[in-house]
Amino acid sequence: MATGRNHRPATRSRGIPEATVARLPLYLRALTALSERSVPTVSSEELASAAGVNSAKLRKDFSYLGSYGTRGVGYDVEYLVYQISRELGLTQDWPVVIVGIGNLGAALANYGGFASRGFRVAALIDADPSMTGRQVAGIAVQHVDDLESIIAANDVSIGVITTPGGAAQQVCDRLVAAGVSSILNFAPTVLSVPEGVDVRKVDLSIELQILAFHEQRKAAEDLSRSVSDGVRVSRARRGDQGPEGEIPAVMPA
Ligand SMILES: NC(=O)c1ccc[n+]([C@@H]2O[C@H](COP(=O)([O-])OP(=O)(O)OC[C@H]3O[C@@H](n4cnc5c(N)ncnc54)[C@H](O)[C@@H]3O)[C@@H](O)[C@H]2O)c1
Repeated sequence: MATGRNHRPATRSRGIPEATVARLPLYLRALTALSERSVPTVSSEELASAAGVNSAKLRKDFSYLGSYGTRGVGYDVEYLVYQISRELGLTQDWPVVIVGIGNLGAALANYGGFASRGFRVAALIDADPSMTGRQVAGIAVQHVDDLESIIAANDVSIGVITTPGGAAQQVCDRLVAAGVSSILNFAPTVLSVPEGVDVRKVDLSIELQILAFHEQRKAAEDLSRSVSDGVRVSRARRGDQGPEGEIPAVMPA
């Protein structure tokens, strides 16, 4: 099986928009669930709803893959799984290194979902000498002093950083100098990298903040609705003729 940094996904060369690339994993997840249930075909509407995407957008996205479906039948599930996997570069093996094997790094190393999606945890690296040689997820942790030779030996092109924030930039610099060209950063640090290196930052607290924003908006809407209902009920009891559905201004609590 092909491995390593010389094998980039096809998406770049064909100029598929980044927004489409970002939705491909959503389609793939929905399609994989259909495939597991042995569903042979799916309509764009069904798939769009399963992936949480608008169906016109889905059809446009699939047109970049050269996949148009069959009128009245829909899309062939297995073929789409193959097409999207190929587009994302998942039909080949991607060796991944995780640097910083504390709570998060160990949890990621133990996550079985990477392997089934084409990502093989090739090495685990930590700066703590007491960690060296310790087995995590069946892999012996290696010392950060050997980072460069570990990257070379495993032909790694994707690095995951789960060190404390203060160490992340230095780890990133070493990974890049050793030939890693894609980084998934969990540390609370904005990394600077040279051109040609891709960084994706994962920050669960930002996701929670976005959910908090939506929760707050829903609570304000509920409050506004219940006040409006209350006004209508009391008007009806008094026999008032106020305009139907009028909603009084509500100040947030
Ligand atoms: N993005 C998120 O949503 C999210 C969620 C949780 C934690 N985090 C971040 O992930 C990181 C790890 O969190 P944790 O709870 O696993 O911390 P942890 O302290 O349990 O683990 C950090 C590990 O990194 C190692 N380390 C330190 N410096 C290093 C270096 N220079 N090279 C290699 N290894 C080094 C330490 O020895 C330790 O084993 C932190 O930066 C934390 O803020 C992010």
